[in-house]
Amino acid sequence: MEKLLAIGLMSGTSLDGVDAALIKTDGEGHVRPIEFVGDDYTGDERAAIRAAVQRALEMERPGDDPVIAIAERMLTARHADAVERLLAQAGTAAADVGVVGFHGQTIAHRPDRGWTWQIGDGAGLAERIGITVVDQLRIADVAAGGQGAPLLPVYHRALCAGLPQPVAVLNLGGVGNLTWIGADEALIAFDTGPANGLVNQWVEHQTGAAFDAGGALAAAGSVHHSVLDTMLDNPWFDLPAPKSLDRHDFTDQPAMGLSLEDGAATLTRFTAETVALALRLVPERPARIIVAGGGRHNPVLMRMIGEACALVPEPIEALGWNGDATEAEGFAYMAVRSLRGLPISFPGTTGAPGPMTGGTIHTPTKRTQAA
Ligand SMILES: Nc1ncnc2c1ncn2[C@@H]1O[C@H](COP(=O)(O)OP(=O)(O)OP(=O)(O)O)[C@@H](O)[C@H]1O
Ligand SMILES: CC(=O)N[C@H]1[C@@H]2OC[C@@H](O2)[C@@H](O)[C@@H]1O[C@H](C)C(=O)O
Repeated sequence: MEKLLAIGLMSGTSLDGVDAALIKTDGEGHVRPIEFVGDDYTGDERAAIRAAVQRALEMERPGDDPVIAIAERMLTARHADAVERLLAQAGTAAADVGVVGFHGQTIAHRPDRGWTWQIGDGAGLAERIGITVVDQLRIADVAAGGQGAPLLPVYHRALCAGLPQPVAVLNLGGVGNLTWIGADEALIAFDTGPANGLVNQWVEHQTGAAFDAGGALAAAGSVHHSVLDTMLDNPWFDLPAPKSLDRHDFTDQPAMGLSLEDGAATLTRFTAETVALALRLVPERPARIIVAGGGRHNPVLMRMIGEACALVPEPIEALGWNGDATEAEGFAYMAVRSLRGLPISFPGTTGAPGPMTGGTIHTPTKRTQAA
């Protein structure tokens, strides 16, 4: 299959910013990362997204809302800026890029109600950057009865090609998800629970900082086992895959009353234990657990995962990939698969009734001319 230059754009559940990655891929076994940029949101931009999330969580189903429209305009512009910065940094012309995979911002995820909601104006983005955009990658899957998430397992499998199986890839974002790759490339994937989301919320509420940098607060605190046990005593963890979460399905409420440090330690340990619980749901214990996403920068979380799982988690850099870029690169890969009609979700990853492609293609009216 021909290889394309593709850009992937991700704005994740932790609302930290826009990640943009340029890769060359055939959407199958070939992946070559070229460039990556991460642009942080300002406090005002994050507040605008939070306001949109708040509205969306109160709505029965996706619909028009002025607060959400404001956030969507801002997000689309920030994604266009990120594409321009990425192309300038790579020294690549827009005309040479085959497609952009635009995840958008999840503001609410309700597969139980038959919908998931990612905002971002794909058609507007295509016009502004002059490149074909693929967005709404989760919608077809949910409409067919799938969870609509996680979508990146097929990309994780490409990154782990050649490794002894079974092997697992763990994404530690605002929400966590695990991909298990068994013999004959079998895929099982599901969300594990909140990853950094609750600790972020805890720390931000008490200190104003966006997260527990380096796990310093957690390292200075003690785990309160009664709080931890209460949080883990949740039937959701026993549910088999497929399953997925909205960022707000869990709260830090049980930790209220603990000191800042003890709360951070307890919530961090909670995240680690959810990974151990997830490993009970896969058919065979993986030989390695490869970690992508921002949580791998937190040494306390990584240590606690090692203790809870009795398996040392390895940052995805151990395989030669950049774990900060994995999601953005993954959506570039997804866009190429979408253009080619290849499946992006599977019965074992989202509960789709069969392997399914997905995504909406927006072709700009004025395609930038190739150089
Ligand atoms: N140096 C660090 N120390 C501790 N935690 C960190 C560090 N760097 C990043 N993180 C954590 O990683 C988070 C960002 O991770 P990431 O960008 O993978 O999330 P996301 O893509 O927004 O989420 P999702 O995968 O759920 O969509 C931060 O909010 C923070 O909690
Ligand atoms: C609905 C939604 O945006 N889900 C995200 C979120 O962030 C992590 C986890 O929850 C995962 O299910 C998914 O993202 C990754 C990139 C995925 O689809 O593979």
